[in-house]
Amino acid sequence: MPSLPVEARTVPSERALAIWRSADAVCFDVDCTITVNDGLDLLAEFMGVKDEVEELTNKAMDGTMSLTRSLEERLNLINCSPDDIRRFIKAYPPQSRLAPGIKELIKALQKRGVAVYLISGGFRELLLPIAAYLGIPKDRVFANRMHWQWDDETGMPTKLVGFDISEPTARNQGKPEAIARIRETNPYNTVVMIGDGITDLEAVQTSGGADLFIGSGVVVEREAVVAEAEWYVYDYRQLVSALSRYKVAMVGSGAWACAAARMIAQNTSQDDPEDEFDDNVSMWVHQGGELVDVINATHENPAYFPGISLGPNVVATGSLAEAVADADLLVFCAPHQYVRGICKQLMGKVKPGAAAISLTKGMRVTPEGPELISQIVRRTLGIDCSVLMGGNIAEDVGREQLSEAVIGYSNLDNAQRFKKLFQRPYFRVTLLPDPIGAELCGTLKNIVALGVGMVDGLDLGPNSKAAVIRQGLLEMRDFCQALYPSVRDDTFLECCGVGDLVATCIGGRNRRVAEAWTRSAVEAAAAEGNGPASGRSWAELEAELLKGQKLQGVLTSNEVQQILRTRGWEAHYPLFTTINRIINGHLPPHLVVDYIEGAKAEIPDEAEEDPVPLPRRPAAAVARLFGQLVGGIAGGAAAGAGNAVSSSANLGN
Ligand SMILES: NC(=O)C1=CN([C@@H]2O[C@H](COP(=O)(O)OP(=O)(O)OC[C@H]3O[C@@H](n4cnc5c(N)ncnc54)[C@H](O)[C@@H]3O)[C@@H](O)[C@H]2O)C=CC1
Ligand SMILES: O=C(CO)COP(=O)(O)O
Repeated sequence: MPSLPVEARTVPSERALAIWRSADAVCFDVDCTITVNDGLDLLAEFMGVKDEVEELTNKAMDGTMSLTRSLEERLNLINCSPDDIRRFIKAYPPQSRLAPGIKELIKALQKRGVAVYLISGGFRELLLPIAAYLGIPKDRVFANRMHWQWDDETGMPTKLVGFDISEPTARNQGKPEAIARIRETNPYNTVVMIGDGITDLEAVQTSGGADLFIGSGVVVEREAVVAEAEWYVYDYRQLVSALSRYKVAMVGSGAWACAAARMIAQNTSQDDPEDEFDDNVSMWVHQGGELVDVINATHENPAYFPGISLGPNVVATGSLAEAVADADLLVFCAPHQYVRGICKQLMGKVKPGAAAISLTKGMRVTPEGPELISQIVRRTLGIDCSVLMGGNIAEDVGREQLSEAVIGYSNLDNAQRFKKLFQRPYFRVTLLPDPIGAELCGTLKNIVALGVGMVDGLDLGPNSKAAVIRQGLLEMRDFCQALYPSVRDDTFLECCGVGDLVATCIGGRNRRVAEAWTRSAVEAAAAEGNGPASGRSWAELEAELLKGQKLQGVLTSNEVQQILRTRGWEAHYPLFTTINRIINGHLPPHLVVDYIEGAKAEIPDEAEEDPVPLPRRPAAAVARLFGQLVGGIAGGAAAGAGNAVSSSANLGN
């Protein structure tokens, strides 16, 4: 390799970085893990023969004497007893001479599952306490062994008489040989050697040795090593921070996507050597163009999440492929109707081994049956997909008000990593091994929230609201368990169940738009008597009230109703069925609290066969029915409330 200035070598080449990040095993020369020489020099000083031994050490280091001969001569001079070694270890305990940052580096490597070895031309007898202190098992220590003269009477070792020359570390080229032995018994793809001497550098100069040598100047700088090392470091923190970190991509940029990206960005930017995540969070912005520039310049998304900073490390892009390129962790948070299209665009573009999590609430219905959003991600991209669900109104999370969420998972490792990614002091995350239950709860509660919005639009009170919520929870549970018997009862008591249901019924967009829609429908019916009611459409109100944000409940109601209809289950889900008939204009809103009647009502055939798009105003064919039913509330809220109170006798059936 051509000689480069040291400045250049302290910045790793892409090759070196890639090897370091993919290392399965890292071998350290012991000398660069401690500040005072591991072996014989210090022991020699302890035994009073420092200068003579140091001279022999240098001869071995600069290559003017063979390692074996230098070791033999040094041991002869030192001539210690086992007792001397015990006293020596007591005088120089490992913790008193660890190199700065080495413990953190080894811990970070081990945490990633990297096997750490010590390889040394020193002696096991002196090194094992250091290995133990660094958490390295004995069988990962490669070093020389002393030979002792044994006392015939006591059976105890008494005098040092030499060393075991069969150990690879007893001779030149010993380090690559030790690595070759390690590789013989372990299927490592990538092994890195870190050291400060010429004998360490040999690890990459011989076939079967290491794939990368990193020179260490943390304790001592040797010119010959500096000149030859592909990467040279003076601070182990550089190696910790260069360790591969999980890159995160946010697929979506609406209100919840922004609040979630903000939390993630707070976690990824922590200045902590154990931080597993790359600081930057890439965020895909569907609109692209100017909004991307504004987000990157101001760190705010004025269109969907105004007034709250996302953090400088959220990096927006209009290119979906660019957003996910290199991402190890994909967070899906787009309105549910778009996720399949997004996944189709992503096919073949996602990093192998990436893991996903879906924050989206909704489902897709095909002739074959329902498909959850996480299932779409898994099927189209071939990657694991957890879900994060809970009562999480985006703006409240953005204001850092206490919120709870569960991660529903099938792969525990991925779920734990995602928990680290999301967990904040104000955002409490727990793991739940019921991913389907969690995701379906998040999806179905949007229908119930429409019902609660209707109750508000009718100016009914908390009792009626509670009754709708209770019946809604019951139908949520029955529907989940009818489709997926593995869904647990307990899931409905979690924050993804009753928690999300309550939050959305109090403060969600579905509730809000449903209230406005109901008021408009009631007013229209009052004004038009028995003629066709012409309240405002869902699409109109969605656009006006949500300003680009998307309503999920109306689509979900239609999707769920398709399942109920095709399976003949409508009578078992009277609230879901009534809400669906109301939003499609087939029944008047006040029947939301008289859902038993609503589910029994005769609906014209054309309405029953309706497909699932966003509903429009009531068709003329059903307007008569609407007019008759609505007659009771044409007088206004008081009449509506009266009607509801008498109807509430049916609740709970
Ligand atoms: N907002 C909230 O408080 C919460 C929302 N959720 C769920 O998160 C999911 C995403 O919601 P938000 O982030 O709030 O989004 P949003 O409703 O605030 O914004 C709509 C998003 O859809 C994008 N979009 C519009 N047309 C598109 C298209 N053709 N293809 C792809 N994207 C398009 C817009 O750019 C925008 O980012 C939904 O399923 C929602 O139920 C879950 C918890 C809380
Ligand atoms: O899912 C939500 C809160 O957890 C938000 O619901 P909305 O879409 O009704 O606002």
